[in-house]
Amino acid sequence: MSSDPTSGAAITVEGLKKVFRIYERPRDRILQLILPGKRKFYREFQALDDVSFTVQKGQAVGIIGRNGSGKSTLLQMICGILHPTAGKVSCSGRVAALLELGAGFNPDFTGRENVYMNATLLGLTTAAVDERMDDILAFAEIGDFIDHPVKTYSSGMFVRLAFAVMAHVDAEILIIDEALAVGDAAFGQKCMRFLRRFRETGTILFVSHDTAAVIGLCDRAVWLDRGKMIIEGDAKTVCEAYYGHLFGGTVETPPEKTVEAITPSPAPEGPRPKVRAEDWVDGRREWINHSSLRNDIEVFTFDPSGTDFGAGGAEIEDVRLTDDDGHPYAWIVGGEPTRLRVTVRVRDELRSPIIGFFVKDRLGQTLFGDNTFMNEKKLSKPALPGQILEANFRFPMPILPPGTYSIAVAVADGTQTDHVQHHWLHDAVMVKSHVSHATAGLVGIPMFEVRFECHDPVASPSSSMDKVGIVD
Ligand SMILES: Nc1ncnc2c1ncn2[C@@H]1O[C@H](COP(=O)(O)OP(=O)(O)OP(=O)(O)O)[C@@H](O)[C@H]1O
Repeated sequence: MSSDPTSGAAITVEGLKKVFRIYERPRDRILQLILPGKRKFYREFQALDDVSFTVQKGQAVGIIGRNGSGKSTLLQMICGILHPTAGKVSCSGRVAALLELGAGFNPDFTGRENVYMNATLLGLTTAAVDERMDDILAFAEIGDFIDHPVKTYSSGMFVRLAFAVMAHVDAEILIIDEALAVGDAAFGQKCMRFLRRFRETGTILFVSHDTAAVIGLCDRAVWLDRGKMIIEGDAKTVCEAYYGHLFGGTVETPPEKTVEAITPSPAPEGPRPKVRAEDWVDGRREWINHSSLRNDIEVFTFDPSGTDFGAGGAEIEDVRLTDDDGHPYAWIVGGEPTRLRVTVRVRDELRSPIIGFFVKDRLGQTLFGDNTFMNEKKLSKPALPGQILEANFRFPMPILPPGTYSIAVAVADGTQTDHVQHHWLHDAVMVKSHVSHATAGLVGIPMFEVRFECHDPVASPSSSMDKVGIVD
């Protein structure tokens, strides 16, 4: 009976150790060669110390740790680029790796020649590369540069081409070192979409400093610190422990909360207080916006040429972020009321059109989004060919941690749960947050009020309360 190819270990790392020899002066290296055994002309540095873990087939595992913790050394040994001082590594399956910019590329060859060289090294025949070349070029999106020597490439172009090759060689195991961070946001999202699809069947080992990226992509994670494995386990638990450690706290793994263990709080009695959207402002807005922490968000114009799909019964013609008077924003300050206007041209009759949007971070994680389904359910108006649909969403822009974000927009026909997508446009509008007081978390939300008080335990609360700082 043959064994199931999707079960068993894809990567096994056992007792892995790497000791580098560090020579203070170049001549010490020569002295060591000519006078072996006399004395040591080097000092030893242990970059990896007794690391063991297994990646099962079909798993995505993240490797996290501070700079110099041994992540790259580990990946290089898994890929056979470095030899371990002790221990064993074994991989079962075809491996493609993105470890270092430009690695495996000949700088004097053109991009196209490098595609042939790399893809054939990874096991494709020349005929198979010929067949896939158009897809590789479409993925890389580097245009005519494909026929220029790669020594003229920017680092972003290198990543695009290297990733495109890796995505088309039928690898079973992908090993990726941070390289995604070098590309721009739209390409980073394309890579993440590819990785999410790939992980449905393949195995991924992904090194990153970015715990959000690891939690978003990986099932499990390994935390390395000064060459030692601190813990290995469920990605969220390991990343939270690592994060806690980075900020100096002691780390305890909380018991898992089950839904049954959560007691719902009773619904408040009486009518709810009315809050106008205009009141939803951060109580500290004035001084934050007059400080260097103002959340300045640059807005780029609509780009209809991004990756898209759909049945074609409607086409997204325009997407813009505007103020309340409809003037397009070039910059938004986080927390400000914002309108997102989506214009769609109807090509075939749509019985119940819905227009929606998603705001995503550079890793393609959806931060928030909404759609017109609730309105359309009430109106339930069909749209006829040639008509123009316009959806307007008005919301306070959240406070975005620095980084690049994209807005994906879609038009569909049907209900929220059962519909045909007619046009889905990734990266329709890009925005870039330059500065923010929200640096942790996916988004910051306006704090209507922040109170910080000091109570004296002996005196009565009203007389002893020392208001250290209040924002109303
Ligand atoms: N060839 C080498 N010779 C000597 N020391 C090395 C060598 N390669 C790496 N090191 C050292 O080994 C340690 C681990 O390096 P490694 O690059 O694996 O860390 P890392 O976790 O990938 O770091 P980063 O996140 O900064 O990329 C570092 O202290 C590094 O200086």
